[in-house]
Amino acid sequence: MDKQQAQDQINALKEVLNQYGYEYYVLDNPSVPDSEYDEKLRELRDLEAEFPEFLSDDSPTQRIGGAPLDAFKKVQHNIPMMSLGNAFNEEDLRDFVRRATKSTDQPVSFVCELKIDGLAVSLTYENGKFVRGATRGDGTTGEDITSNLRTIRSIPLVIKENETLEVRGEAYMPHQSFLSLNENRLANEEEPFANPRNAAAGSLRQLDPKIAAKRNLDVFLYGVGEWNANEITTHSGRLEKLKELGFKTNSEWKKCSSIEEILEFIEYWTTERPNLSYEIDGIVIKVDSLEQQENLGFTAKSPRWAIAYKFPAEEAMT
Ligand SMILES: NC(=O)c1cnc(N)c2cc(Br)sc12
Repeated sequence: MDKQQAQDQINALKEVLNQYGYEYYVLDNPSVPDSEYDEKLRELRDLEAEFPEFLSDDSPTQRIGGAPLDAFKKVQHNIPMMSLGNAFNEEDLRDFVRRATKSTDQPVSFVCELKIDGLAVSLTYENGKFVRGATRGDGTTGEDITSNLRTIRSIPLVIKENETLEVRGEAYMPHQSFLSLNENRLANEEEPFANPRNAAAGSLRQLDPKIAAKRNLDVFLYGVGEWNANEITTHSGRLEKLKELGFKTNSEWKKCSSIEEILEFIEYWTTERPNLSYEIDGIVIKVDSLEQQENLGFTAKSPRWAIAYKFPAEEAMT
């Protein structure tokens, strides 16, 4: 095989393996058996070894980086990653809806989403390629955990358009991964993690990406930071665009146009919550119109256009 043929074959394998990975890890709907994925990955590894000049970091063979880091670099969030104000009961929710509604003479619609109990992360893409991932930190300064986030298979190394944008979401550990991790830790006489959130945070704080890679972490993306001009005018439109770009979003969101619909959504998920394969600790309610969000603005530490309804703390198991 000459160089041109090798380069073409490597590019074709990268494209088809990134598509297979998208179907398996983002859509949870693989179109080929694992054996076909593994065989093509082996073929790509061999070709990249024979022609290292064509090896690039957006290759599916490059998910688990090299040597462990000495420390995490600091990252500045140009747009702060805010925390949410909390609502604990129906009255708090009615107050939130009242405040949002009286801020405009236009009708206000809301988006309700599941509040994932994980670790907030920011992912930056330049011309469609994943270039940096960071923790929220204190909202302004986070830690560069790119090498660990690259090991999360549902985070695309290349998205479907060559957009330059920052997306935000929650990295989390699914229940099943949490149970097996703690089983292994107990078997090795190590301290088990108290809950999936601590396990996810502990995994992403590992300096060696080989350890993070073994923790079966996942991610849901639900927001954006810096995104050059685009025509989207609602939060629900953003969720749909993120999905189109190839990001893993949580499909359980719902547009609500009244407090009654919000309360109904909360009631439904209060019952359904135990059937989810991941931990949620509440419901996030946001004003859908981006223009209305802008008019509402922020308090010192959280947006006025969003609130987190927190589920009552579960009774300690006696
Ligand atoms: N869908 C969402 O907006 C969402 C889901 N899960 C979370 N833990 C958080 C946290 C913030 Br801040 S927003 C958000």
